[in-house]
Amino acid sequence: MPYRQPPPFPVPSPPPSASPTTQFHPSPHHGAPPPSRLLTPVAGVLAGFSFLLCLVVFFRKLWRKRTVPADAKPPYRYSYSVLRHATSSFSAANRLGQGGFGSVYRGTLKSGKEIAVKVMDSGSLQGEREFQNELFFAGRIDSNYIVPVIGFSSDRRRQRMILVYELMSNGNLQDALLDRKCSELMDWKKRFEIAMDVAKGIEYLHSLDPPAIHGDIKPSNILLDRCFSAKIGDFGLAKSKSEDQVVVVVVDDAIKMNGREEAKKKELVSCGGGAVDDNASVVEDTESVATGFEEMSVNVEQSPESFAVDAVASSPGSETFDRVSVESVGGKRKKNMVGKDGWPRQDNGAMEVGSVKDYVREWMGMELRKESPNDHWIGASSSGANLDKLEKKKEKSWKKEKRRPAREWWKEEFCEELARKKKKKMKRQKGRDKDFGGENWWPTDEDMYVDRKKKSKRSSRGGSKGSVDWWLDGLSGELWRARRNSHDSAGGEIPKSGGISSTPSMRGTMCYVAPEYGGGGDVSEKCDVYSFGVLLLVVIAGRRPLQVTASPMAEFQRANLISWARNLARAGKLINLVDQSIQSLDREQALLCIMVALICLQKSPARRPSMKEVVGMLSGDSEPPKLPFEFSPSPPSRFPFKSQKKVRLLGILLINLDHSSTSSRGLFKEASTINSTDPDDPVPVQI
Ligand SMILES: Nc1ncnc2c1ncn2[C@@H]1O[C@H](COP(=O)(O)OP(=O)(O)OP(=O)(O)O)[C@@H](O)[C@H]1O
Repeated sequence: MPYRQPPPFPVPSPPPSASPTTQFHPSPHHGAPPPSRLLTPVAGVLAGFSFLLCLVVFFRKLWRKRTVPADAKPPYRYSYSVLRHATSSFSAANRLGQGGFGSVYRGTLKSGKEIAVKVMDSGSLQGEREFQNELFFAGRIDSNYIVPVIGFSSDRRRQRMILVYELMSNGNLQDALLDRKCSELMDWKKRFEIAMDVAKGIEYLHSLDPPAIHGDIKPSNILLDRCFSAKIGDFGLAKSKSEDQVVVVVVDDAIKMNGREEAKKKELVSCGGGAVDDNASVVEDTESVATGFEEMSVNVEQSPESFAVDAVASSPGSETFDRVSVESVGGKRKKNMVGKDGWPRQDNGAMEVGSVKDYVREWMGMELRKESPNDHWIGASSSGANLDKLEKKKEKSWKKEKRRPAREWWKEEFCEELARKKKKKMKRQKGRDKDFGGENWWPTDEDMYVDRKKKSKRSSRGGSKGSVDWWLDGLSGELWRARRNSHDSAGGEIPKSGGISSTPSMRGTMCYVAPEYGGGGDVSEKCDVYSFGVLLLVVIAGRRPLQVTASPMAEFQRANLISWARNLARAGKLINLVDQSIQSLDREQALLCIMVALICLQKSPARRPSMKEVVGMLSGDSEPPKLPFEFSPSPPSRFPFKSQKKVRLLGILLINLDHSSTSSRGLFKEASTINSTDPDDPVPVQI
């Protein structure tokens, strides 16, 4: 039987894909990928993400650089938190001072730069205006004689408006010279340098195109740096000469925060083509968004008033543009807030308006009460009841006086003058003591008149005004008293002794404001010239323009610095005006300064020199000033016959009173020409 070989055992062929390793050494991680396989994609993703991030940062920087104008300069925008941090949360210990519309704090930025931070009062129209004004002028001004505004912060929703200045470590001139009496300022050379610095600063402002008018030149607005060099600050009331429109402009952060839709609802403003550009600036130090430092350059070439409503002209499509919104461009809503002269009107009752005369009288009374609590030099003899009566009577007559129109005022003054002589005689006969009213004593017109008459024997040119006006020379205009007083007190009270010079007002500060400006006249560079004249006298005399020192009635002759200087000029004793505590005095230079001041203080703006001329005279580059004829020591008598003067005055009064078309202002002018003690007034025609 044949052997049949069994068929071969079928060997399963290995699957083509299976490797021997897999086949015989199965992996312990069976079913999961090995770590090396995981790392690769994660690394890839990370690398991609980093690359993208780098790209974003790179393009962001590149884009920023491209949009930054090469000549970008302050003011920069700061975030609120940066400023809060810099000032230790606006702590009282860091408070440098209080202005009419906000407090100023000392601060230090992360970079170590020292700053002064002014936090404007919220909700005040005038505060808003001042804020905007400061920023506008900061964009135009670049001078060593002006306090640099380096930045700002604003948040409209929270009504926050903050200005950042370079810190002037020696504070303001008023404080340093009159209160702290810094020894550095007792040197004549330093005082003269300060006067020159201020003059040059104003000259610079007037040389701009269009000229800038500061409008509030006074010692508290002159700040002193580390070396006591003077710089002009506070442009809240400044104006560009060409301004003819008034709008209220506020930097509006809300637009950015609330997105495009809301932004479109707002009116946008172009600022000289550049707009207020959030991102278009170079930061002085590289604090980034993360540090809270935002950058901004306000490229403002036009005044806020002349900002045309140029909707969407400032690239509204750009995400990063911040804007300036106009709240009222001739709109009805706020029309009534803007005066004819371009200044906003009373703001929520924050301002009081009244005549300078009333205000000064009020202040004088306070001063006198302070100086003479026991009336030791007044010779009071009245009983308490009498005093009350007298006081009430005075109050009544004052209220009446305020209501009276100007023409009635003059008529009554004239009649009073005639009556006074009679009374004087009667008083002498009775041999009565003057009744000044004890604790509530007040110098009546009559008392002042009698006193003046006595003096007029000594000085034949004492003037003929029959009231307290005789020493109110140089103080004129309407006074706007703010709710708060910058240095002296809160609540619109009368300032501390001598503090009358610091009354914030919407038209400058009393004693410093030019007569035509305070009275609602045209604003011009000559207003600054006048204010500089007062400041110059203050710097030389080392005292306030209106100041009563502890001495009797005769001291009133010197109470008004301006009229005292005029009288000294007539008497040929100008040097008496110079502060006794000045060391190393240059007499010639001091006399030159006083003469320059006097010609700046002429009532007629046209007769005042320009600031360029003032700088020329002070520096000795041009001819020294010639005082007006009226200041010569022995001018001819104005009125040969007193009675004729009165006849003429009466004639003019009657003519004017009958002439219905004559305005009270015109009448005032004409009457004052006849009845004036002011050397700047035109010399009346003699009859
Ligand atoms: N850059 C600054 N450096 C140092 N101190 C400053 C600076 N700016 C202002 N001050 C201080 O703060 C005070 C208040 O300043 P602000 O400009 O608000 O008011 P003002 O000019 O004194 O008063 P007003 O509002 O009546 O004009 C100044 O008097 C000054 O002492």
